[in-house]
Amino acid sequence: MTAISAPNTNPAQATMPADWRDFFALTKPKVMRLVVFTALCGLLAAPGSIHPVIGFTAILCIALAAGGAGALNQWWEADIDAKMKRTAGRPLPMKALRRQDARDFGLVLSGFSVMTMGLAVHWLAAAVLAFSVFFYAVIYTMWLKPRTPQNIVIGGAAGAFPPLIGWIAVTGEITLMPVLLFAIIFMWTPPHFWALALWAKPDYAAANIPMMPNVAGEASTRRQILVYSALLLPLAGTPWFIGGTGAIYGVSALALSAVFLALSVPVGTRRAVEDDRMKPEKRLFAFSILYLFALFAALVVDRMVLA
Ligand code: HEM
Ligand SMILES: CC(C)=CCC/C(C)=C/CC/C(C)=C/COP(=O)(O)OP(=O)(O)O
Repeated sequence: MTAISAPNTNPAQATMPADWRDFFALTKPKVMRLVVFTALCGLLAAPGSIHPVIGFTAILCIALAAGGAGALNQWWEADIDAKMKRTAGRPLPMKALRRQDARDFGLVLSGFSVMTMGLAVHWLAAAVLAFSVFFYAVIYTMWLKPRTPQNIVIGGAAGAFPPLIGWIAVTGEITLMPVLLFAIIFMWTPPHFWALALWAKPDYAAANIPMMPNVAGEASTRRQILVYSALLLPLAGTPWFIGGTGAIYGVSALALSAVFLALSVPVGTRRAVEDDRMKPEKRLFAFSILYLFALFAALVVDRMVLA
């Protein structure tokens, strides 16, 4: 195993004055919308109540920590991002800001949000928040991503923590229901990402990142997408099966997961063709995002109706 080496930090990198938009882009705002939404749903679906100001603070802390983790990810991966078409326009490859400023921004955001979560909301929520930043920035970004095609299977856990943290902010404890919410996102992540990785294969090859399609090949990745999507269906229904939710969630979860599985079948069973525009893969990726938004929304609606 190779040691984790510090990235090159050349102080003369930034060629233009940075503005707030560059810092904002470091937080990966588009991806983080869904992260924050799942956290909010975890908070709203938890039993018990939380003062609205404390609840708002908890969600703000999760958003800031997730943004901080995104900045640390981009600080570490500036060289890699420069090699991939999809990421070459980010602020660091564009030299819109200095690399060490991205690192400091990420550290300050993460540190501030964890401390605020602990002081204002709950120390268990703060501890899990700190762990999720560490998991994404260190375990996933620095350690697993450059080393193993299982990187996102294990590293995907980082993105599964937010609803658990939202839940803990209300209840102060970890019980089966929030662990199930964690497990659902954990199982969802491989089909979400590998659908994209299938068409972004040349990018990852250029950056020398061992994503599943590049290492195990397309056929194996496609089969694995199908397996995770098939496992997701009963898992997503489990909160209902064990009586943790009502039928609004249960029926929505099963219907959404059936569509997810149906969209995975053409991806899982097809062979790549010449001049392939990867339509089924793009459709599955797009639906994966809608799926998680709708699933977590159903959880909250279900809880509001039952309450
Ligand atoms: C290790 C786990 C994950 C990996 C490797 C991954 C990877 C990606 C990548 C590469 C994109 C393309 C976006 C871009 O170009 O910046 C993307 C998009 C997206 N991801 Fe993920 N993702 C993961 C987990 C998650 C999680 C946990 C969530 C939310 C709960 C999420 C939500 C989204 C959303 C909302 C988009 C669409 C962003 C847009 O509108 O452009 N992802 N993901
Ligand atoms: C509270 C907290 C810390 C939440 C973190 C949420 C989290 C880990 C989300 C993961 C989503 C994400 C941006 C994956 C991108 O993978 P990548 O970095 O490999 O993608 P890239 O190639 O676009 O940089």
